[in-house]
Amino acid sequence: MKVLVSDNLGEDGIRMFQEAAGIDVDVKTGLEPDALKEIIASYDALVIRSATKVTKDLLQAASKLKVVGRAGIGLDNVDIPEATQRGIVVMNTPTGNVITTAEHAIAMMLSLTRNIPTGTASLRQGRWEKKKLQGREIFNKTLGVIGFGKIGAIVADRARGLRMNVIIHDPFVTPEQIQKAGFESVDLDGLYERADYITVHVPKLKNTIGMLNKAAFEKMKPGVMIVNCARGGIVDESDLYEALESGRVAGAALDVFETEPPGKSPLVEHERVICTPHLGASTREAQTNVAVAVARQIIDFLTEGTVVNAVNMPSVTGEVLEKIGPYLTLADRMGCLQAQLVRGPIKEVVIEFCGDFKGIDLSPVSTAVLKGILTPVVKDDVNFVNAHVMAQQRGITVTETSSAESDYYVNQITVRAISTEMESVVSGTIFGKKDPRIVKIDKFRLEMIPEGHMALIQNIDKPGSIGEIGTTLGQHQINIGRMQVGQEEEGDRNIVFLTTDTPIPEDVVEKMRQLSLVKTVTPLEF
Ligand SMILES: NC(=O)c1ccc[n+]([C@@H]2O[C@H](COP(=O)([O-])OP(=O)(O)OC[C@H]3O[C@@H](n4cnc5c(N)ncnc54)[C@H](O)[C@@H]3O)[C@@H](O)[C@H]2O)c1
Ligand SMILES: O=C(O)[C@H](O)COP(=O)(O)O
Repeated sequence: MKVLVSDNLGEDGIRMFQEAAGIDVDVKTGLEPDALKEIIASYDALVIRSATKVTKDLLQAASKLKVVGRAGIGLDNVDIPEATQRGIVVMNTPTGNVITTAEHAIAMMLSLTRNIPTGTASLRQGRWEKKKLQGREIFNKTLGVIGFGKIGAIVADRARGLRMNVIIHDPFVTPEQIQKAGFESVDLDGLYERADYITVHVPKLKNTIGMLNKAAFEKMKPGVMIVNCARGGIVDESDLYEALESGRVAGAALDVFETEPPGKSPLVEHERVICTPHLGASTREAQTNVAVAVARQIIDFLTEGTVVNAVNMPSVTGEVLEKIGPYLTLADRMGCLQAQLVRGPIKEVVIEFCGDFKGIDLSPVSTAVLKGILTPVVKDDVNFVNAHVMAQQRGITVTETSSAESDYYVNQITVRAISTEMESVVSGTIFGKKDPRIVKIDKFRLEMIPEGHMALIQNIDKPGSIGEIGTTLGQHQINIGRMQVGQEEEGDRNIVFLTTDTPIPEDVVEKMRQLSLVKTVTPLEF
């Protein structure tokens, strides 16, 4: 078995590969995409961090590749659907660097508030600027933490130790859980209004890109300081620059950038900005943790077939996987749909298996539902191994039922998701041998293919209603690839599912919401 390490990996991990029986390891870092493509066909495993781009093009050339292992968390650089399509397992190491990253956020906040990098640069230039570089204490100041996951929770805890008042915003963690951890749960506007320092610890998702933008800065306390050690783009860089210039934001500490490396940018050059080159996870300890974890996972996979921390496969044999594969995809998509339909934190999930599931192990299918529900919230952190634990940590109770009867199809899976605000019911089945279909949403029957960029529209069932939707999209050059109409079992409403070639921009969604026969529009991504 041949392993290629294409990004910098801690020595302990490399040594584990070298010492593993039956495994040959090559370390070739910094390769250009074409050079990597030329050699990839001879490798069974690829070990990466964030530099190597595992694109469709690369995967097409990787004829022997069985596994991609990420020493760290983020998988933005891996085409996961393409890897899944090719049966390549994608693994990460979700916990090895969280303490280190949280410590970096605290270090950045302290360095910023006490002008440490500016002081160093000024001294090096022979200046002694005590007055200009006067800082601010953090004692008794309010820290707003956005995202109370693994890293956000550690940051909150460390800041409490520094005697800060910590307030938390995370709409997917119940206020009770935040209170149980000893913190105050607040809404986003409340956090903006009160925080002297704001640190973001959310994944980069459709709805977190540009989360800290012009509108958000305007709601913040004048003189607030911003820390981003999560992902570039969560803080809008040009809006941040303007907010620094206007004085609304007093300083910013950035470890991550919209484009990495960011090159010469006015933001990086700004005198009240301090920066590090994505060093959040770069400590000896964290790099040892993730290198050892990824090496162990890959060696076990190559030698014993054990799958740990895979984001795209459960831990089952190839034979079982062949049978349950279509149901895993269906369950994952149903969970993902529920996560996008339900308002408020989900507290309860009920999974009902109805009809004939002979020969199918249903427990990975339930796991796939939970993974689907959590993916839009925590992205690469959830996998087939930790989905149940993560759901439990978030206070989500999971119940499974099964019955031999199914009302419409040979077999059908129904997922009920109950939040603090609503209940949503989605049913699905497999058409033919492997095609997932959503066949019911609440009271609407339909046959919808859950893939790509979609929009769910509720409208009044009258002539012209579908026409006005098509016209609005056409006016904005958005092509409808597929359209499905579902009818309410009783009542005068339709639901329409559109699959579009490109995502529908927010302003077009808003225009559709204003149409006379349209009730609601929910953009969906699969
Ligand atoms: N700088 C680095 O080197 C580095 C290292 C590791 C992780 N990271 C990044 O740090 C971030 C956090 O990582 P983690 O391991 O704590 O992730 P996590 O999945 O454990 O936690 C993320 C939290 O964000 C919450 N969330 C999702 N959407 C939200 C929203 N709209 N508003 C508020 N909260 C929301 C989720 O509920 C979850 O609790 C990720 O972006 C990760 O990629 C950066
Ligand atoms: O996602 C991660 O684990 C961090 O962002 C670290 O990325 P790196 O391994 O490229 O430093």
